[in-house]
Amino acid sequence: METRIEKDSFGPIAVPAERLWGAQTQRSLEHFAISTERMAPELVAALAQVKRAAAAVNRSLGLLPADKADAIVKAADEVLDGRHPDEFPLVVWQTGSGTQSNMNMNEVLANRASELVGGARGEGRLLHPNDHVNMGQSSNDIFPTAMHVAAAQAVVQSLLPALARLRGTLEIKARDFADIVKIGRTHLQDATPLTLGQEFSGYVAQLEYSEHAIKSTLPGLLQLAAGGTAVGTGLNTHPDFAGRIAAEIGSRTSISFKTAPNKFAALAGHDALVGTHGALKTLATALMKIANDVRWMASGPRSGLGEISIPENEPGSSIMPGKVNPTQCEALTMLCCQVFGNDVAITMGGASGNFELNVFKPMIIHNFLQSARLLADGMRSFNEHCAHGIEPNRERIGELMERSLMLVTALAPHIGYDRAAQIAKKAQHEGTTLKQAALALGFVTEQQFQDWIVPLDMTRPGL
Ligand SMILES: O=C(O)C[C@H](O)C(=O)O
Repeated sequence: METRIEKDSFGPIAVPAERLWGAQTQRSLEHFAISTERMAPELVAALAQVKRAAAAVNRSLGLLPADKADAIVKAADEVLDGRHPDEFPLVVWQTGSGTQSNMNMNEVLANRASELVGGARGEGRLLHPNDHVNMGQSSNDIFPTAMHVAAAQAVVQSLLPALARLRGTLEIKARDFADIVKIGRTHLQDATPLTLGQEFSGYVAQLEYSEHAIKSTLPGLLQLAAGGTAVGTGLNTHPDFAGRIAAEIGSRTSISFKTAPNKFAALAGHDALVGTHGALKTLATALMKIANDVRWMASGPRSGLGEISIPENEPGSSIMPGKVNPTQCEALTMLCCQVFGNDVAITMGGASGNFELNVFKPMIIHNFLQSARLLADGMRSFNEHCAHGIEPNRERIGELMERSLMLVTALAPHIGYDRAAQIAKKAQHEGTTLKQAALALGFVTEQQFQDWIVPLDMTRPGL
């Protein structure tokens, strides 16, 4: 492999000639050959966006010559356009500040910007990774800035729209199923009736709650650390840099980012990411419940509950011919478990800052973005391939409802709890209907039974 020599404060090191990265990226590759998890593409893109904004702001402040700033902006645009996907090879499990990924971006942009203004890549380059690309910045404020930008974009542009679409589908189902009376279940045992529409309205409300919870955490996510530099004081940066870079990133992303009012907290804690992820975890708990209900209600087709049908998308079994499984529910519940695990990791990372810096940054953002991606894709897949196609099996629902002993609850206000319980137990032990047991015990007349046990009336408040 052809190489060139790049240098940093540790001295020379050979780098593949075809690569734009420099000495510090190369050292990271050699010292952190740990597992397969690479810095997320969303984070790399956010970092390029932040570097682009920094160059533009430093130019506007008269700190960076226009030709150099413009070259950095162009190089960053190339990264944002996906033209250098192989230049960001570093793994998550590196320095906890993300310094090596920050330097990876600085090195790539310096080399590429140099080429764009007619210079070389490598030691003869016309732009310096630290002096020009990293001007007025530290990994300690820039990496968390990129974390917030990537996280906010993932939540606002991908996750919330997917959530709204799934909620919309379930809302339509709730309306369509409004007149279907079915048996309720508590403790996995028969309970009093409700409508299938009421059951689905519960799912809609759970999703609404999560949506509200996620949105309520967004103000924290929109605060950026940039301008704090090494420990939050803003040493080596222009006093206007912080406000201007937040505005610049905001105008480029159409998300109203603001400079964090307290840079010490922005570097040393990641409470906003912990908070938003907590809301993502809440969403995962709701999705898990919904997906579990759907697969239970769809269980069968002959020996299960069979109250609803879900789309049959693919063969379920390699050995059992004709078997079809609730695979979308399985994918969704699995990814919810991953989100729960990510929440524990993010909580531990967020709680572990020391003095002026939190050094769990790459792990926190890796897990956060994975959760956001899993939930957005998972909801889209579940919506398109399962929720949309849910159909009620009215006959089966009616049959299970008629057989239910808990319809007896409607008699309790008329004949008392103890007599109603006697009817239910007699019917269960003797294998008869409720009506037969009630008449045999002489607690009600046939007419009273008919008047008082009306399943539809039992789906709303009333005596
Ligand atoms: O990389 C930096 O800018 C700072 C580094 O994370 C440090 O605090 O040692």
